[in-house]
Amino acid sequence: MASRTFVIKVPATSANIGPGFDVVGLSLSLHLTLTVVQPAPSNGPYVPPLLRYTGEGAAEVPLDAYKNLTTRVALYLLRCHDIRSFPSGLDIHVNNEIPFGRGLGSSGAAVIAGVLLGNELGGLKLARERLLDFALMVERHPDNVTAALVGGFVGSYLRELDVAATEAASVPLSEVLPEFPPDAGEDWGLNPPVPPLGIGHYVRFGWSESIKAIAIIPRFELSTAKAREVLPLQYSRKDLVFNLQRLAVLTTALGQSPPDPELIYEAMKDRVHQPYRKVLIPGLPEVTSSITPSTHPGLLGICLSGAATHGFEAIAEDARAIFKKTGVEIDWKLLTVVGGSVVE
Ligand SMILES: Nc1ncnc2c1ncn2[C@@H]1O[C@H](COP(=O)(O)OP(=O)(O)O)[C@@H](O)[C@H]1O
Ligand SMILES: N[C@@H](CCOP(=O)(O)O)C(=O)O
Repeated sequence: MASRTFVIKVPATSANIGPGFDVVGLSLSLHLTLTVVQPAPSNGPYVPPLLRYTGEGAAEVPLDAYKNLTTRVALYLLRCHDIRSFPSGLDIHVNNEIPFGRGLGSSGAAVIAGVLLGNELGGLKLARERLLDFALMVERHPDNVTAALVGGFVGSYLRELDVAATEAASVPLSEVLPEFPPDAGEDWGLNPPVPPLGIGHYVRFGWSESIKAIAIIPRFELSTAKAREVLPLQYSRKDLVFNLQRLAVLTTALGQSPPDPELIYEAMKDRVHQPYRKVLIPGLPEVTSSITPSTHPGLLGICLSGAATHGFEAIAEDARAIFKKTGVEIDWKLLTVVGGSVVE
């Protein structure tokens, strides 16, 4: 096999879109891009992968391929297919536009980049559905990884697995992606848990081309793990029905042209995660309640992320002013909905 270069491009995502907690996701126009040079096989000594990184997170991301999330996921895929290590002399340059820990799916993108990398390096030719199974063994809610993989406005569910498959899919993450000690040698992390077939299933909804996303990005990181810790384990029937009613309307309403601001604004309300997360994001309740389609023409809806057809700057700057009163500085970006991951 001759030396080859390939590029993996994975979009950012916004998950939930208000009421669709752990269900819906949207792929957005910021990308994690890997440029990979895989040299022709040679009989020389084994050369470990060289990982270089630019862009968001460059100062904090591990550059050891056995510690970096993307390459660890790739190695997980390879080892599930009896390939023990990365090919010799691999050169991976990562350029990342997705800020870490700001609800734009940086970890989901890193995981999808990892499954696509493993698939390419191993020549595995796995179908997209199977790649999703591997991603779901790592990132266990389907909303952001599915949108990052397939692109667009996507709804997904995790299939109810039989007992054995449930056990196989629930092994601790430390067994799926072991922390490789520096002197682990070749035997560490072999025989990893292979994902059951068909864990996640999805459908793509329509998305009206006139709708853009205003991503309001606080200048502090909030890990998904922390944002999940504050959520209750049980909900009242009233709150559950509140979200189901809105989600059912929202999935179609965002595909209609022209979009109906009154319908969408109400359909983006949520009682499952945002009310509990407001303690972690000061200013959120005021932003979601005081910026409305009547105060800000063009606005369609606002959630932890927001959507509009026009009037973007006024919406974002007013959100900035409200957050500032609570001591939170923000940046904002106008993003479009883009296609899913590509390997070229
Ligand atoms: N491109 C990347 N390469 C390696 N690790 C990454 C990458 N992107 C994200 N991560 C890891 O994921 C963490 C953020 O994940 P998370 O808390 O789920 O936030 P987000 O909402 O951005 O996905 C980062 O702190 C980092 O450890
Ligand atoms: N549904 C999840 C989505 C987390 O997405 P991320 O982009 O923050 O990783 C949740 O709300 O916890």
